[in-house]
Formats: sequence, C-alpha cells, structure tokens
Amino acid sequence: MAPTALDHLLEVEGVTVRFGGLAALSDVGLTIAPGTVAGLIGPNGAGKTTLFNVLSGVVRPQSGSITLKGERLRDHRPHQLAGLGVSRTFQGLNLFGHMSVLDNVIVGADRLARGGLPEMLTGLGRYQRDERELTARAMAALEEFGVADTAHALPGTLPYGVQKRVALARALVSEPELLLLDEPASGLSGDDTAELAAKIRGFGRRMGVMLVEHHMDLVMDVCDHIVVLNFGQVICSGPPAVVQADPAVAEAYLGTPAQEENGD
Ligand SMILES: Nc1ncnc2c1ncn2[C@@H]1O[C@H](COP(=O)(O)OP(=O)(O)OP(=O)(O)O)[C@@H](O)[C@H]1O
Repeated sequence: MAPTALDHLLEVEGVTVRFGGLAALSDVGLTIAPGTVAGLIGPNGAGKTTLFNVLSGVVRPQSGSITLKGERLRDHRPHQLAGLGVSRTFQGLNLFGHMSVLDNVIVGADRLARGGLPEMLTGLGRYQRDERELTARAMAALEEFGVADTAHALPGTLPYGVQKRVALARALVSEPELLLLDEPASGLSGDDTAELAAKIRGFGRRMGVMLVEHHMDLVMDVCDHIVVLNFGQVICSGPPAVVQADPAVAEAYLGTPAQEENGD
C-alpha cells in the first residue's frame, strides 16, 4: 500500500530557497517516519543549515511544502515549534548564560505547563503545581544525561561536553515528537561522541530525529535513513549502506574531476 502523509511524521516536498541568485535549496524532498533517525549530510555549503532553518521557521522557502503529522505548516515561526511538538538544538548551544542549568532546562519544558498567564502572575493554583512538575521533569532530563549534579551551576562555568548534554536535556524535556539536532557531535571528544551515539539511538526510538552532522562515523552508526545534499540538491537518499556505496556521494565530498578542471 502506498504510504500516506500520516505514515510520515515530517514530509518535505519540493522546497526551494534562493538567496539572491544562489539556489541554496532546489526542489528538496525528504520524509521522516516516527521512531527513526534521519541524517542530513553534504559538503560545506550544500544547504543543510538552510533546510534546518526552513524546518525551524527561520527561513521561508520560495516554494514547496512542509507537512508535520499530516498538517501542512504555513508561515510557522520558531517560537511556535515547541507547541507543534518540535524541538531543536543549536550549533552554538544557545544556553542562557545568566540562568542556572536547571532553569535553562525548565525553559525547554515550558510547553508542558498547563496553567495560564493569571496563574503565572499570581503564583497560585495550577502554576505552583506546574512549577513543581516542570522542575521534576527538568531534573529527570538532566539525570538522563548524567549531569543532574550541575543543576545549580551557570552553564558557562561547565566544560563544553557538559554544556552539550544540558542543551540536549533542554531539547528533550518537552518530550518532542520531532527532534532537530544541529551538529551535536561538534567539539566533543571520542568518548563523548560514542556516548552521544548511544543516546541518539535511544531517544530515536521514542521520536523522529533529524541529524545534521559532519561526523560521518556517528551518522552511519545512528541513522536509519540518510539524505545527501550537494549544491542544494538531493543527490542520494537511502539507508547508510546505500549512501556509503554511492559514487555520487564520494564525488560530492572529494570534488568531481569536472569541478576540479573548472575550478582552477
Ligand atoms: N542568509 C544567507 N544569505 C545568502 N546566502 C546564504 C545565506 N545562508 C546560506 N547561504 C548560502 O547558501 C548555501 C547553503 O548554505 P548552508 O549554510 O545551508 O550550507 P551547509 O550545508 O549548512 O554548510 P556548512 O556545512 O558549511 O554549515 C551556501 O552557498 C551559503 O553561502
């Protein structure tokens, strides 16, 4: 039976983004099924960040569609992502430096709060219950990443690998259905990367994950499906073994003889 939109958590179709005369994305399509990890790879400038920004509502495509849980997203904004069940991490971590680790993670859990503005302003009723619940959830998320002992520290005082775990805890505490990971392995040691791989495989079973990453061993290890971009176009899409065996992918990374001849 042909798959329907609801078989896909996310469906991207025909997305094109131009910056002036440059086509950063040309007619790009991909799907992510629930409970799978999709990798988005490609050489520098291939369009990965642009696609990530389109999904996050930061960049508007000139054409194409994005469908989440069977509903087409129109003009969505970054602050609406959490409400849509989508969470993301940033290359630059984006932790709030003046807030404790715990408060940083509580910010990520905000969409689970049920009380409204009156409760929040008066500090009464549901708000207090929400706050207790959110604190407990945030602590559980920090524990999942083995960094609960840093809850009251300021992020900037912690080693980079610990800050990365805090950023992941913040992204996961809202129990997203779709998690967008932007180069989560950058700057991590080999041991930290191996630990990250195990974590991604674990939470990739509970949600859909899109992984933008240059660390090829990690991508091949954790992804169920990989989409390869080059000059804004999808040049290969399939399971890791198919992508690894595709000469077009190797050429994209190494540079084709034709490009080398033209690029002198
Ligand atoms: N805001 C912008 N204005 C103009 N050009 C842009 C803009 N953002 C990206 N580009 C261009 O679009 C193309 C795709 O860039 P993008 O950052 O999406 O690639 P990438 O695959 O994420 O690269 P990297 O791996 O180096 O981060 C590049 O040629 C880039 O210079």
